[in-house]
Amino acid sequence: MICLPVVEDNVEEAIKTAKKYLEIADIVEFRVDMLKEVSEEDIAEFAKYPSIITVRPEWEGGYWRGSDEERLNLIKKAIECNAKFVDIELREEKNREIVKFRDEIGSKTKIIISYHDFEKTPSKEVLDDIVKKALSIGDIAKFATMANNKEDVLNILEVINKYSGKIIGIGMGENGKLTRILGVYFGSILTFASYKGKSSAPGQVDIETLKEIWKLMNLK
Ligand SMILES: O=C1C[C@@](O)(C(=O)O)C[C@@H](O)[C@@H]1O
Repeated sequence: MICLPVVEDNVEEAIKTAKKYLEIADIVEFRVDMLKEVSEEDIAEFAKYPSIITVRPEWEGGYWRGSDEERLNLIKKAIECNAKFVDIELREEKNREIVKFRDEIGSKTKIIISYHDFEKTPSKEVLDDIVKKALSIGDIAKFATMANNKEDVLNILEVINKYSGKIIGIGMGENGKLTRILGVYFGSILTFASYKGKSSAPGQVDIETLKEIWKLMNLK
């Protein structure tokens, strides 16, 4: 699956972009933290599309400037509206509460527990512990770490392979591109791509280029 992140700063453009992206991608990610303004009604609209709803806090590399309470309420609204996925950080102390809320209301939303490191990729052992902990809380473990060398790439692909089908694993940066191309082959549920230079993280491969490579390698 290929996910295109929607990085617009207003809801009207975000929905327009999502519709355009869904003509070429399997799913979109609404980066709600990048919107100047957002309401629960907007979240209800986003949830109608095959999407990941993400409200990334500044302490995890995002742009959310509202309160924690508001942030978690928006995520809960997405869950109430049966969004396909929501993304909550492993470092979010209330992540278990959010999963409990989903279970209590019987929502169909799948919960991604995510971990980011914009400087480095931890050792394979540490990555494995992160994934294990994330899977003990939510439905899908996601990590996006800066890949600085070949060993990082190999470790990322090995951890993806070990947790195939329950993981989204990403190496960020130029060195990480191989993980964005091969990750799905090793069992990552999806990969994030860019669209005509629009991206939400370093190293995202343009979606048309990615599709060409996958076609060449019979990966899709
Ligand atoms: O966590 C991730 C992965 C990502 O950081 C990437 O490296 O493609 C892009 C983010 O938008 C998304 O929420």
